[in-house]
Amino acid sequence: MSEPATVDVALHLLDPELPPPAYARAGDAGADLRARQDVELPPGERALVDTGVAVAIPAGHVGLVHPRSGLAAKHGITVLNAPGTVDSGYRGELKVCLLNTDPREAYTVRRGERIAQLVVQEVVTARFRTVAELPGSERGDRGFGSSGTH
Ligand SMILES: O=c1ccn([C@H]2C[C@H](O)[C@@H](COP(=O)(O)OP(=O)(O)OP(=O)(O)O)O2)c(=O)[nH]1
Ligand SMILES: [Mg+2]
Repeated sequence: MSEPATVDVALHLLDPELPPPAYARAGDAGADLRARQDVELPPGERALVDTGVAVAIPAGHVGLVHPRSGLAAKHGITVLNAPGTVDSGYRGELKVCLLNTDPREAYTVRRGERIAQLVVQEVVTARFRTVAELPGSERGDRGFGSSGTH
């Protein structure tokens, strides 16, 4: 089996008492991000939660802030802008916009809780080029369920 691709990511710990982002298990795609503070999320409400870390994502890569499936399935907690985009030039604190989708139950995030996961991926930069007509394709302008819904 080939070795997985890796990339070095510089990490600045703004809150050194919190464990740094880490993969929970070998083979995981996302490194868990933790909440820096307690946050109460009433039903249907959102909050921007600090993580206590800043990163320098290398050029040609992006950091994607994904929800955690356990929080989603058990408590209805998701990342509102999922997946959040962390640009390679961003040097500020990583933040997670959590949304409580549960219609009845409030959820309290605790400091140190793993609230989201950061997936680092390669990206290409598009060179946008305006043209008079786009090349043809089988799909054309059909979309939004045009192939049926079952
Ligand atoms: O879940 C997220 C999403 C973004 N960011 C940070 C890193 C990213 O590089 C920056 C800007 O994000 P984005 O481009 O999604 O936001 P915007 O509303 O377009 O803001 P801007 O005008 O600053 O690009 O905010 C986070 O910390 N967490
Ligand atoms: Mg932007």
